[in-house]
Amino acid sequence: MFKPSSTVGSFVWVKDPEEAWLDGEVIEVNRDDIKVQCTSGKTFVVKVSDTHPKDTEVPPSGVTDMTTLAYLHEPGVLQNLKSRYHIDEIYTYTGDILIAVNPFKQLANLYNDHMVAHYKGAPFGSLMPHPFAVADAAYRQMINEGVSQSILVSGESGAGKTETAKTLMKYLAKMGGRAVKDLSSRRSVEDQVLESNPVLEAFGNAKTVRNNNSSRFGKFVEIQFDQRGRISGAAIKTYLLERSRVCQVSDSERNYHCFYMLCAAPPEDIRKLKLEDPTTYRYLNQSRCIKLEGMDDSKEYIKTREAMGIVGISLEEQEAIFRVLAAILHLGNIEFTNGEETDSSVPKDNKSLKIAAELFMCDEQALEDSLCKRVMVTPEETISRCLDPESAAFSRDALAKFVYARLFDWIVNKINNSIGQDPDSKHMIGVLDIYGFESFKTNSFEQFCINLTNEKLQHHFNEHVLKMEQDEYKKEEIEWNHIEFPDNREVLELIEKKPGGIIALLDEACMFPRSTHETFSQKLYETLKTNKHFSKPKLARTDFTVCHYAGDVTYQTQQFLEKNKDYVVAEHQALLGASRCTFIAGLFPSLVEDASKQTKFSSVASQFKQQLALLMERLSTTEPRYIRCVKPNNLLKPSIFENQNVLQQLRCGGMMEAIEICRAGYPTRKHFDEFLDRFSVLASSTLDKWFDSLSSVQSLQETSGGSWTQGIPDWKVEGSPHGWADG
Ligand SMILES: Nc1ncnc2c1ncn2[C@@H]1O[C@H](COP(=O)(O)OP(=O)(O)OP(=O)(O)O)[C@@H](O)[C@H]1O
Repeated sequence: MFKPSSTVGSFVWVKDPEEAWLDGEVIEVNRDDIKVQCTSGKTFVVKVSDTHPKDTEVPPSGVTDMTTLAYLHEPGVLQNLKSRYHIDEIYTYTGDILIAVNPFKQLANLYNDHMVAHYKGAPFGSLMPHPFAVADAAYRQMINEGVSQSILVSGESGAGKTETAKTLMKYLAKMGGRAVKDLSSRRSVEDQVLESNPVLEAFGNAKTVRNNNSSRFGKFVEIQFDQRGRISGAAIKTYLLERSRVCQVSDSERNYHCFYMLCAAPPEDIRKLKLEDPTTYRYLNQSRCIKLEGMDDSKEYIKTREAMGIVGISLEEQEAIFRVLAAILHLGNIEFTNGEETDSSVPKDNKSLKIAAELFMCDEQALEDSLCKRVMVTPEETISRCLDPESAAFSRDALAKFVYARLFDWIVNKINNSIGQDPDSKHMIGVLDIYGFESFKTNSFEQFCINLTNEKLQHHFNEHVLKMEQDEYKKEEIEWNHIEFPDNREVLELIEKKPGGIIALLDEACMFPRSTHETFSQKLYETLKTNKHFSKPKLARTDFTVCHYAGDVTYQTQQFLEKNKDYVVAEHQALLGASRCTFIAGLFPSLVEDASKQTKFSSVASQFKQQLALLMERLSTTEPRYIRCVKPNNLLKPSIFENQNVLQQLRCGGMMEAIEICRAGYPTRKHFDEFLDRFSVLASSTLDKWFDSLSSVQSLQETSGGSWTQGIPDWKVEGSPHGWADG
């Protein structure tokens, strides 16, 4: 077929190692090789097959829906997003999918009440792309067709998921809120839904190198509606809180915001909780970052307390929560030294121990014992075993993480209980704000779980996009052949299969007392050596690589076993379960398991897998909508758009797959008028007598015998004049 990219004077995109793609003009053709003079000044000699044609008709400000681009390919998509980003048009559609590029600056009037009113009831696609439009479409479809909805917001850390999710919730709260608030009653459900955000952010967000306000957990908020479309309840489900951050903070990052807020609390609270400067606490001072630019911790403390009140956390409960946080900080300052017996330990000084015990409202000696000793129950006797200082420190950190995780779960439960579920609600809109695909220099258990989530969501996404395409063809009565689409089922099997998948092998290893990460890795290599999505990196002894849909990720297994064991140390449980503070004791209801068991193994990965299965099941009962957030640069600054970086995210977000699916079908969609504008020249003499555009197009197709496809790369007529497919 004739390709314009192989003629002198045509415009093309060529690959560039720095900029990803550069545009230019073909200045020489030599069989398959062409010489391209790029706009940037560079000259390339490349194979025709390595280029993409450039659509010279795209306006400089880009198009609002990328499926209207004449060429739906990587450089076209990238260029379109970039030109829009530079004029502060941060939202773009690809069909029903909204792509949101983080502006890293406040854009005036983009989310105000006027905009809410503007988008209310407007047909999807009739206004500029916006999360309000997505929320509105979901709300309308729920009301009109009685179908529950979900909006899945994804993207890498700092891409803007949480901000987008909040924008969606704000819109839904406006749509489903009551016109006049009943001021005499407790706070409205919609207020509580919105105010749950700052509370969860205080306890579940932290500054990381990628984002100053990074959510360290995944979240699915189900907003329930009554028959009249009013919000009648909500349920928040959280996923995989990063517990290790409580005790371990990398340099330039911070612990959870709530700890710094607490240290900036009013003096009477500080005195009561015996707090000092945040730099005195080991859990905070391991990183040199204490202050966060643009965040006033003392103001945030007050705001968080207010928000806690709105979501139904009583003053006494708030006091208890902050007391637990203070206790964790003091606990972290307990250091250990060798005790009198060999391999035993004692606290170096008793000050922190004493305050921690006081705040936990438990016995000081019992706290010390729970950190420095372990009780072994055998059929014959009960033996108390001492821990060396290193193990005692490990035990201290385990206690801190355990308490924090329970506290976080308590807060989520409390919010759920006080907002309340509506048992009569027939429909809901779920907003999913969950961590995107991660691939770092070193990847541990957390990345493994996060990437499993993304594989699952990707599977869901592919199936949905495919279905959407096919529905569109049905609606338009277009003949179509089976579309081959990317399928990641095999990778999911590699991870989840029972027995023999990575999680099953990990659980097996965790149950053998003598397993190490080395034996676990060996087992993986032996069992999975023939799996084409699994490999052992050449020089590594214990790493493994999974070929994910978004690229290969090599995982370091060193801490996999430890992190997968979700055991509760019986001594910690007993200690806090006996606290004189009913709030604390309530966080640790007594274990029902066999008391003779020291610890009960439960696998984090398997629990997470189950949670994900439930989430997917829930999503499958809804009509999904997707928002892909993109982080344009790693400096977290406005006006910088890094091509390679953005492309990588589009790949990870499955956008390239979505585009591939579109390309496999009929990627180029033109209205009859647009089509005639472009091609009527091919048969102008025969067209005059036709009046309507459909007939004109049909005539054009018949008289030209498809010759109009020349001049358009890879296009062909597929039965009906409505669609054209990429060959
Ligand atoms: N629409 C927006 N307008 C202005 N600033 C934004 C917008 N979206 C995101 N930002 C900025 O980017 C920061 C990071 O966004 P956000 O916290 O939503 O990212 P995230 O994808 O949820 O990250 P993580 O996965 O780490 O939680 C925000 O704190 C805010 O400064």
